[in-house]
Amino acid sequence: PEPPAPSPAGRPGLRSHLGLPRCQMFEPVSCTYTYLLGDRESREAVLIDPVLETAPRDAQLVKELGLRLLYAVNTHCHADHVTGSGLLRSLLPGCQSVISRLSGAQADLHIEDGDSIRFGRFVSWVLGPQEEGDCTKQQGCCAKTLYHSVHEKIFTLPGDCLVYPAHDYRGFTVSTVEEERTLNPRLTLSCEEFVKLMDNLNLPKPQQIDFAVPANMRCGVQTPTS
Ligand SMILES: N[C@@H](CCC(=O)N[C@@H](CCS)C(=O)NCC(=O)O)C(=O)O
Ligand SMILES: [Fe+2]
Repeated sequence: PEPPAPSPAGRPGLRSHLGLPRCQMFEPVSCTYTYLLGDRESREAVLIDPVLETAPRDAQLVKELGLRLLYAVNTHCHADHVTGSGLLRSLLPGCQSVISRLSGAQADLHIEDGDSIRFGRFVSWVLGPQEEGDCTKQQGCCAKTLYHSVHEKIFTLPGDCLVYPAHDYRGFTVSTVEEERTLNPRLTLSCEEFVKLMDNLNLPKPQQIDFAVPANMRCGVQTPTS
């Protein structure tokens, strides 16, 4: 039988996306965006970068849309918020936590460069030579690797491919590969200039880093099975 149609009540943004249920959600303290992607036919879904405080909201949305969450994926071992992936495993049985093996963090599933995550008819995830996703110097990310990874993996995608941020502190919600390739003030630099700039950002320490990183090494709130 056909699974129940998602309830559109109060969610006009989702009603227009029933072909592929997808949703960009926001956590205002860390300015983190969490993304829900789902397959309308199989009802299988993935959640990218859930935050602990908003995990109950995300779980509720998954249920309302009649989706089955297969994976709660962390793009990296975040320093600025505690992940919601551990809590989501409890709230939505069958959901597995996922992170890059190179992060060293615990998870149900570790992924590496070239691995795919499948949900319904869709396949997602591109990883660089090291951990990619949303990554900064504050977590030991190598700027040179980041530069080459973005140029060789992201910038070889079609120009009109949409690019969604992991964070945005100025209110932007989406751009395109072409826009980033031609207008991003850092990514239009040479590799040498980019590395120099990133090595001299001197960002203040993220407020949650001292408890967020140790917690995120364990999926946020609980120890997963593997
Ligand atoms: N005030 C926030 C700052 C968190 C922070 O450092 N964010 C990074 C990205 C984290 S994945 C960032 O802002 N990078 C900016 C850049 O120019 O690269 C806090 O205390 O959490
Ligand atoms: Fe972050």
